[in-house]
Amino acid sequence: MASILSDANRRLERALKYVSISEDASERLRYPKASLTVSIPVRMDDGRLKVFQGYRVRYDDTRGPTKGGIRFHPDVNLDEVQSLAFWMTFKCAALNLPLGGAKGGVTVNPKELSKFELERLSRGYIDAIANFIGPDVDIPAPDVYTNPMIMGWMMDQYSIIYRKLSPAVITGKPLSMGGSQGRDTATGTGAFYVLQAMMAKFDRIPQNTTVAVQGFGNAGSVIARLLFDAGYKVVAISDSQGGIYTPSGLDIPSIQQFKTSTRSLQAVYCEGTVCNTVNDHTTITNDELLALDVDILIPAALENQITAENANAIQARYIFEVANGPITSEADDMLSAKGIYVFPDILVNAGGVTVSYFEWVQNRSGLYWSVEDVNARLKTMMVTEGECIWKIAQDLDIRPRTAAYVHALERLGDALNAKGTRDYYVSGI
Ligand SMILES: NC(=O)C1=CN([C@@H]2O[C@H](COP(=O)(O)OP(=O)(O)OC[C@H]3O[C@@H](n4cnc5c(N)ncnc54)[C@H](OP(=O)(O)O)[C@@H]3O)[C@@H](O)[C@H]2O)C=CC1
Ligand SMILES: O=C(O)CCC(=O)C(=O)O
Repeated sequence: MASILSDANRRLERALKYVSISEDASERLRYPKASLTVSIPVRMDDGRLKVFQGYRVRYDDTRGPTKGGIRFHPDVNLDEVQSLAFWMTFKCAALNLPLGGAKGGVTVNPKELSKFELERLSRGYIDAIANFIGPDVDIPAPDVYTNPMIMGWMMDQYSIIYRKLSPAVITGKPLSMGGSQGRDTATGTGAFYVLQAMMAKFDRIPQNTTVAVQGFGNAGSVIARLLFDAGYKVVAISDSQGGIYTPSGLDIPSIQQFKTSTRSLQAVYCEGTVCNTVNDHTTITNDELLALDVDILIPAALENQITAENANAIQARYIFEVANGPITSEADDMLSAKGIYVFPDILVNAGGVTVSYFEWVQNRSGLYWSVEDVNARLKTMMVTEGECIWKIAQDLDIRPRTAAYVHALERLGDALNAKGTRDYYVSGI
C-alpha cells in the first residue's frame, strides 16, 4: 500500500485544481517542514531499561504556531505522524484557527505499561522533544491512547526543564492544571454540531435515523452519547476488540458507564447488567460494523479502515469521519460512485483542536471560560465553517472533502503568499 502521506497528498492535488494559489505555495505544502525522530529510554518497574521510538512532526507554521496531538500506539511510525500533521495543517486552516499543523507519537502499547512506567515515558518524550515545541512554536495535545493525566505530566516536565510554569505549551490538560472546560468532550461535541447541521439539509429526523460508531474512546463515545440523547438510534458500536449490534438501538449511557479503556465493549455488554436490558443484541467484528445497513456510519478509531478492499460493502448513506484518515483516496472514489456522502475529518473532528485553541488562549490571558461559553463558541465555529464548506461543494459541484481542502487552501495560500520568499533562503524558527 502507498504511504499514508502520499495518499493524503492526493486530496491536496485534487483540491489544487479549484484554487488559484501560487506554484510556490502549493509546492511548499507538499512536504513537512520538520520531522524529529527520538529514542526515549525508560526505566521499567522491573529494573530493565527499554528504549521507545518517538516522533514529532511540524508540517506547516505559516498561519501560526503548529498544533496537534500525541498518539501512544503500537503502530505509530513516521509516515503516520507526518500524515496526521498534514491533516492538522488543513484542519486548522479550515476552521480559521491562527495555528499550523503538527503531530506526535510514540510506538508503544500503553495498555502494557504500569502507571509509573507511563509517567516516565511521557516525561521522557518531553525531555527528547523539548527544543522542538513551545507555547509560540508547537503546542501538543491528546490523541489516541493519551489523556489529560498524560498532558499534565508533559506540561509539568516542560515547566521543570525551562524552570517556568508553562501551561500554554500543551492543551487537553486536567482542569486543575489549566485545562479548559469542555476539552474532554470537544471532538465528539464538535462532530455532533456538524452532523446536525448537515442532516438538516437532508430533512433527516433523528428518530428515523440509524447510526453505527466504530471506536468508543474519547471521540466515539461522546458523539454516540450526544446522538443517543438527541433521539438517533445508535444500533452498533465497537472498540479494538470488536463490537455489539442491536437493531432496536443500544443503551449508550449504560454502556458508557461500564466501559473503561482496558475492558472490551463485548465483555462489558455481555457480562454486565447492560446485557440484561436488551435481548436481541449480537456481537460483531469491526469489519461487520462498517458494512452494516445504517443511515450514518461514524469511523472514530484509526486511519485506513475503509479501503478499496471493503468500500463496495459499505451500505451507509452518510459517513462522518470523526477519526483522522479512516478512508483511503481510492475508497473515497468508490464511495462517491455509490452516491455516499462523506463529510471529511478536517471538518468533522476539528472540535478537539478548536477547544484546544480556546485552552491556549485562556492559558495566555489568565481568564477562564465557562463550559457554556466554550460550547457556544465551538458551535458557532463548527457550523459557520461547515456551512461555508457545504456551499463551496454545491457551487463547484465537488465532494465535501475537496470543498474542505479548497476552503483551507484559500487561507493557506493567502498566508504563504503574504509571507513572501523568506522561507526559501532563511531557515525558519
Ligand atoms: N482526542 C481528540 O481530541 C481527537 C481525536 N481524533 C481522532 O479520533 C480518533 C479516535 O481518537 P480518540 O477517541 O481520542 O482515542 P481514544 O484512545 O480515546 O479511543 C480510541 C478508541 O478506538 C478503539 N480502537 C482502537 N483500535 C481499534 C481498531 N483497530 N478498531 C476499532 N476500534 C479501535 C479503542 O478501543 P479500546 O477501547 O479497546 O482500546 C478506543 O475505543 C483518532 O483517529 C484520533 O486521531 C481527532 C481529533 C481530536
Ligand atoms: O487538540 C489538539 O491540539 C489536536 C487534536 C488532534 O490531534 C486532532 O485534531 O487530530
